[in-house]
Amino acid sequence: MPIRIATRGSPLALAQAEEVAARLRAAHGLAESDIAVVAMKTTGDRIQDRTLAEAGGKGLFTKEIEEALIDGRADLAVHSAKDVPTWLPDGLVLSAFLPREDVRDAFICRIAGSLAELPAGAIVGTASLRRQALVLRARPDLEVVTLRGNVQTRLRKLEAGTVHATLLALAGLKRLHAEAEAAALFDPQTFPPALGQGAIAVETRADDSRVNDLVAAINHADTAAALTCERSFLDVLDGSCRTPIAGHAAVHDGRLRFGGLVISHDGQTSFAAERSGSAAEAEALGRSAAREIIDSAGEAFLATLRDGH
Ligand SMILES: NCc1[nH]cc(CCC(=O)O)c1CC(=O)O
Repeated sequence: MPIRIATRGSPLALAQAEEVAARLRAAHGLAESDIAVVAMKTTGDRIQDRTLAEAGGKGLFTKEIEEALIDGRADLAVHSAKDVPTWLPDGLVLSAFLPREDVRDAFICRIAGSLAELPAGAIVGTASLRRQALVLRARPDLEVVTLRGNVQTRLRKLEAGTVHATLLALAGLKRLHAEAEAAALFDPQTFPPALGQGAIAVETRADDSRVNDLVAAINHADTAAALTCERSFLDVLDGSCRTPIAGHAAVHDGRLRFGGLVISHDGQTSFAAERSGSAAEAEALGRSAAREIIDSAGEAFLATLRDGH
């Protein structure tokens, strides 16, 4: 029986699963038919009319896929790391991360070359509370509206004139060979990405040593350390996905640098923390940055964000 990879059925998800399959084949000299990609629909794929936060949050893109893994209908799952909640079902682990793609957000627009050049009152569509808040911080004179759907759907809505501009992860555009859609790229210092953005995560059953041994060969250690830091930051801070939250860790020569941010929905109030240390301290660095933000922002302020203000 082939090794079965469970994934969502969107073109981006399929491209990511094929990348994992190709790396596994290359690492272990496997044939095409030794690995099969199994596409499935998730709750997140079915919701087209609301933000994910409104739909009830966590794990909407992963639940059905994880069930397939638990039931033994698949041997590994491939996810966009930013869609994977910090809490995993019992018995499942994130066993590998591929080398990270570019973490930056891209500005997609036919009438302006950058966010700064949009005329006052222009409509920016995005379902991400983080992107909505960061857009309003830079341009409080713009209007932000919820725009959902996979990458292709959103590009279609832009063509149709539903919105004047949208934002997408450059990583996803690149994997779809659509990076030419980007009119501009955001500076990750002033417009930080989502935790996990640009990284592909492989999830497996913790007790499946055969598959875990295979998957270990494709893990990228620096990306794994960065993701450990980012996910621990998110874990400490975010009880729900109603909080606009951003951040990015990167490892160079064994040193990890992390910057994290929590921002109000209107973009007017934000709290940031930075850490650096050895990659081995990744988890502690993320946690301590989150605690600094909790201390400076205060629980009451964070609670108002979760209530949607
Ligand atoms: N929530 C949807 C999602 N999950 C991962 C990506 C892009 C790929 C990535 O960040 O690795 C996207 C689309 C987007 O934000 O543009």
